[in-house]
Amino acid sequence: MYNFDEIIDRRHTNAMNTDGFRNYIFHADETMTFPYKDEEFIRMWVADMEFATPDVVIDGIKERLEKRIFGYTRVFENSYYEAFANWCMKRYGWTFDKNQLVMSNGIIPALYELVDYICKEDEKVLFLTPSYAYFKYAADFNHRKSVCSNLINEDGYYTIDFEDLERKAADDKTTLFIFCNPHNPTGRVWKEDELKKIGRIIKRHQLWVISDEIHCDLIRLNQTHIPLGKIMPDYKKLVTCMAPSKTFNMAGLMLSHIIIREESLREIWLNRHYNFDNPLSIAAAQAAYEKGEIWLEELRAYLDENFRFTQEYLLQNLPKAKFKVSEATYLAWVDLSSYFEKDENLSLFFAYRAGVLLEGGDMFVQNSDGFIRLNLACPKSVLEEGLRRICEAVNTKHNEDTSDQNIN
Ligand SMILES: Cc1ncc(COP(=O)(O)O)c(C/N=C2\CONC2=O)c1O
Repeated sequence: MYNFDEIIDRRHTNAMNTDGFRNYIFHADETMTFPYKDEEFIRMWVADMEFATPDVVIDGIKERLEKRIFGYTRVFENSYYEAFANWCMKRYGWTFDKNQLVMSNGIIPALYELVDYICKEDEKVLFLTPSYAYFKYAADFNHRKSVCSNLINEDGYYTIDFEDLERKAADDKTTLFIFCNPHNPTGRVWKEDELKKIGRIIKRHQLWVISDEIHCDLIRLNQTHIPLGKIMPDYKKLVTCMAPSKTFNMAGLMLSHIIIREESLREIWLNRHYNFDNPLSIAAAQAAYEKGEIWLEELRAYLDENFRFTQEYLLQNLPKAKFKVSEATYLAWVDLSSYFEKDENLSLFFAYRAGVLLEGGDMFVQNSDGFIRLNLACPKSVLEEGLRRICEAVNTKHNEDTSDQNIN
């Protein structure tokens, strides 16, 4: 029913994806040049999708446009809460009280605020690594120390080092655990037994926990997401973050759900946060949750095929690469450490040598050397060209390195 093969021109839309890469990836300005024109790059970096936002979302926005007044707005209508709460109940068998729901323009700004509200100045923020860098930035911005617990890489499948995590959680100065569920960039969907172990550690050490579940709708067809709130139904010091932004490719509409159980923290949020929202974003999100399921299921099937294709392509063309299909997200986490030195700037290599924009291991805090992260949420034809260029560039380099070794 939906055409995910369609290539949509995103130029001149002020998109980070097309216009923000020099600054975000390379900390450079527009003067940075490459042997490719901007429009010649295959863009596999920032986590938004090359697919049209669902028609039902666009129709929801159009319907609100026809009301023609866009004054100060926040979520008052019960129908909005019911749309999102019903979505959570239907898909995850979990929901929450309406009064626990607050809105944020994004999960990143929510993390920045919550670290400040939760952690005292000499307290620390704990998270699993490799990690989405903004977990560290949220601590840095608030001058709180970060404590990292490295995941264990068992031949491409990542597991939690519970002994290490418990040891770090036991530090009285570590008061907040930012938990990525599902996990970016490894793509893990944490299973019930893992979540129960996490829950016991959190409870034993009375940690505050922010469960960032932004990727929870984008899981492989054979996977099931379990909200941490379902594992810890009575734990008050839990904040759950979810959003339609990743699921329905509407991150630019800047609307996220922050579910705060603890009343005192919620009060701080409501007193200090700017509690107004964009009326078009509210309409878009409500339409997505009420009518977006068919689109989402077709998207998930398309993404599963892109992952299958990627695994097959890498096996055939880059035999020393290690890659396991992500259980969640549309992000492929590929181990190229057999081809590169530990300190190689992989983003720079692939931008110059392949015309592919991607995020390299050094962008995920630690425990990520030699890895690249590929955004597979694009038409298959684009994915195939990106993989072709990546494999050609790596194999050419490998041959150059081998011939250099033979000469020396
Ligand atoms: C775990 C996680 N939390 C929060 C966010 C951002 O939430 P927002 O502020 O947009 O509501 C992202 C987006 N991840 C991105 C965005 O680009 N590259 C990534 O890895 C994410 O992966």
